[in-house]
Amino acid sequence: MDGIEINFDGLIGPSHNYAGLSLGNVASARNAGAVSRPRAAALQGLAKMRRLMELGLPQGFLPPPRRPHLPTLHRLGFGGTAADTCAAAWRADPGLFARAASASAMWTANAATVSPAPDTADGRCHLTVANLATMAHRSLEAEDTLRVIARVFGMQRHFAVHPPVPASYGDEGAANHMRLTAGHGAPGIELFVYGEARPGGFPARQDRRASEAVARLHGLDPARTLFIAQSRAAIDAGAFHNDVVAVANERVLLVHEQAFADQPAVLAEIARLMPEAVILEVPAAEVSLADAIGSYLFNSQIVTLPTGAMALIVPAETQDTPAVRDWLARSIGGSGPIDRLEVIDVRESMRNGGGPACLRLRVVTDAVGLAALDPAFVLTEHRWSQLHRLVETYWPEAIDPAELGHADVWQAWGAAYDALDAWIGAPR
Ligand SMILES: NCCC[C@H](NC(=O)CCC(=O)O)C(=O)O
Repeated sequence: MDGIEINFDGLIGPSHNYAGLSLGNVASARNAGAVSRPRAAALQGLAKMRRLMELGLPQGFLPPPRRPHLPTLHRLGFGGTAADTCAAAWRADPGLFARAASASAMWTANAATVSPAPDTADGRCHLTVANLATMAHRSLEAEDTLRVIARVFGMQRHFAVHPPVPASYGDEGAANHMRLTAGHGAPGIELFVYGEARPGGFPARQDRRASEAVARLHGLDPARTLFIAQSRAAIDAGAFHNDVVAVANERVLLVHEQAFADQPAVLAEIARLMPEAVILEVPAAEVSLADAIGSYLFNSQIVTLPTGAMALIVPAETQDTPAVRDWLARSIGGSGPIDRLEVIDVRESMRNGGGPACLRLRVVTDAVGLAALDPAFVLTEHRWSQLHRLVETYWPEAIDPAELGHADVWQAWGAAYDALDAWIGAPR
């Protein structure tokens, strides 16, 4: 199969704010209460999408679901009109309202886990929507995500879409999943990374049983599937997802030395299953876990360019951290497997703990599968410009989380969703 990767970035929603909702996510906690800039945030995300398009890569987007999530507020006993519901929820419990208002669906690496066709028993690309059950604000995403994923990947000859696994087993999607392969279109090995929390430590969000269920649902070959425990040191340092300490593309694995519980055994097993794998292990002596997590070095995108060269798309924060900047200067280009560096600015998302890799869901398909995607969610230059204009027109400039529940704040979001829906066409 002629494998082609397309990234679906989450369009950052108009309700983007800093409510400090994610325990174990140090950036989210540090910026709690700060004033956010939704318009700038969404434009930063669009600029990243544009950069990948300029590099010659296909690019899609997933729209922000409507917030606040009224069905949740209704289930919690707030009723009446939308205005009554929001006013009552905000009055009763601002923290609860903030959970219903979060724009966290922007981080589409947590939308689903994807197994490309060459790895699955029935030869289709399988997607399982993540339940995101561990964090209250993120658990609200699954319903809308399932709907939009089912629409984008509706062609069942090429794609199989699975609903989330039961919420008793936390699943955070592709952020805890990696694939190594000789080339996108060749069979690969799939690596599922799960967490086991330390009593009193930060929560582990990916349950091993959820990962095992996803592998079963996708029809993966057990001999080519690894289940890997995340190291507790990484979780406790703030690596709430594996994609904060490791990233893979084709035959390349970039990983921090302290990512996994039994790292030597994992790396040996990878080398056994895939001798051509190139493992770039970053020693803690060169980049500490704290620097890795502070800069989001590993929350980068590694992409294969049309020329076959690889680029590493890193957040600007990597350039502010001397140990990380120096490691990049030494390691990218030259004789290494990654040929060039692209530094991008997604600072608004970063302040909530979401880097370049968090903002995208990667899907490997082929030319026929690509043509089968719903074109409403695939970007061309023209559609990108239209989306850009829409964001400039409708997204609010700033949000103070202390004013989240004020009617004029969330009513402005409604106008933005309406404009976006009208542009996408048909209800989603
Ligand atoms: N993959 C990156 C996910 C970041 C996300 N942050 C948040 O939800 C922060 C939201 C807030 O605090 O308002 C999370 O922790 O799941």
